[in-house]
Amino acid sequence: MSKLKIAGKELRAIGYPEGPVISIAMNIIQKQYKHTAKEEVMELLKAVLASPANYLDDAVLALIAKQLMPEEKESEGELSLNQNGIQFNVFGSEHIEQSAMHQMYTAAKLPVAVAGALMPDAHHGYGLPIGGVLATENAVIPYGVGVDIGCRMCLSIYDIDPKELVQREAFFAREIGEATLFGSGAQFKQSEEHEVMDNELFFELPLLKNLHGRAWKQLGTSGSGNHFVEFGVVEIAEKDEVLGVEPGKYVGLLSHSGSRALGANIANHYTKIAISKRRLPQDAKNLAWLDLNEEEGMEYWLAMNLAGEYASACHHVIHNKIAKQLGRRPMKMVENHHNFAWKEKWEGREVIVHRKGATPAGKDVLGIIPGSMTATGFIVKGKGESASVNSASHGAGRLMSRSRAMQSITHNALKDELKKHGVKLMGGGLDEAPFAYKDIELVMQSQQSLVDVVGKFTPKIVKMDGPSIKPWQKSREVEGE
Ligand SMILES: Nc1nc2c(ncn2[C@@H]2O[C@H](COP(=O)(O)O)[C@@H](O)[C@H]2O)c(=O)[nH]1
Ligand SMILES: [Mn+2]
Ligand SMILES: [Mn+2]
Repeated sequence: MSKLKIAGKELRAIGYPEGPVISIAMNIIQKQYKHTAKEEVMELLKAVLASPANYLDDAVLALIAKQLMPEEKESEGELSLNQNGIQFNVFGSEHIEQSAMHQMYTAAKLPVAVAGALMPDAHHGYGLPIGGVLATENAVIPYGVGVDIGCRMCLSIYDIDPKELVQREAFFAREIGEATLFGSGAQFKQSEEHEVMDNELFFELPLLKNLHGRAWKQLGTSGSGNHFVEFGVVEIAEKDEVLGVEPGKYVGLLSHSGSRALGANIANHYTKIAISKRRLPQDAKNLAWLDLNEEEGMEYWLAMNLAGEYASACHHVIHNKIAKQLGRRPMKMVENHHNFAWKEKWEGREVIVHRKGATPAGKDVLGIIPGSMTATGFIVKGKGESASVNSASHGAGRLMSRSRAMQSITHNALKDELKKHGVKLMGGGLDEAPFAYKDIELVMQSQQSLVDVVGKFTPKIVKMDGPSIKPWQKSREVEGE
């Protein structure tokens, strides 16, 4: 039991702190509160609340906050949130951190909110949590889509015996190595060809005009964080009519990436506009929306859709290069965005469904839910469950922050895990180790009512960027990867 004294009162934090962020926060508060500006302490507490390594009990944090923070007064012209908010369904609440839950409660109070759901892989994000689904009426929230607009999964299934992945490992590893380029600012010297670069919108919107050159050079690159390109084993136990692949074992090529600098610039540009237009209370600031009847809302909608097409083109450039090298076409491709907004019908209403780190799971819609670099992931078919607003998780979700992973996972443990699963890893760091993710099997159990499993994918040769943070660097959370 640890004790925390604030403003002369003793608060008890039972069973923790364990996480480094909390320990540091508690130390600073305990030792320095008397000499520290209240604002600084508040910033610190907010960081603690926002951290995925947040182990402090909510009640304690609320008490601390109450001691330090005067009741927030509504500033002039500020829009107020609904007091109660819409109800939303939480799938697998036992896997979900409190701060993500808080973010969803805030989103549910937006005046434009119609329906919502929290997926079992949810964790803290900017504005809407990652794994958050929010349906709105005629409004789009740029940070409800996420910074990496159109982040998606793309799987090519080849009629190749997966034994070849072992027998010709060096060949397959070389193919991935030559067809991909990782790194946050990565760009090709020689731009790839794709019709998306001729889209007229690039030349009509000043923002996009300025982004066209860089976007072209980044076409077909993968970026950083947990974006990956990997070969693995696809296993189909029973033929599914929608997937249409005969039972058997095949070679699969799975990629995960988004819209690179193009999407990030669009997201940040329109978020700033949304924030300036809707003056929301501080905790809801990043949920500022654009009205789809307003010029900026329409512009964002078009730009977001272009970023989605661009993200898809990035995957296709990679998959086409590899198909060429393999000298054959895939039997089947399955792909889906998991950071995007769609115009859909929900319970008879026309709504805008934001899925930020969530897989579309309308009736018979195919999608990919990966596990980790060693865990088997899933090809799924949506059940069209209205309680989840036709959505499912987009992965296992992070179990710990990158900084905590760097501090608590060892290189030897990662090496042993890769060996145990027969996985060859090119790049990657401890912050991306399988132990940093939740157990995908448990996550899948929490969403049996949302999707049917129609196939499995087990990674064997994995390529990703180098470590996102070095052990001696400060933490860097990568939003909406
Ligand atoms: N097959 C692999 N899956 C992985 C790997 N690293 C992470 N993951 C899973 O992907 C999702 C993607 O989450 P996002 O929020 O960044 O889009 C994540 O939750 C993991 O389950 C990997 O190397 N290979
Ligand atoms: Mn991404
Ligand atoms: Mn992603």
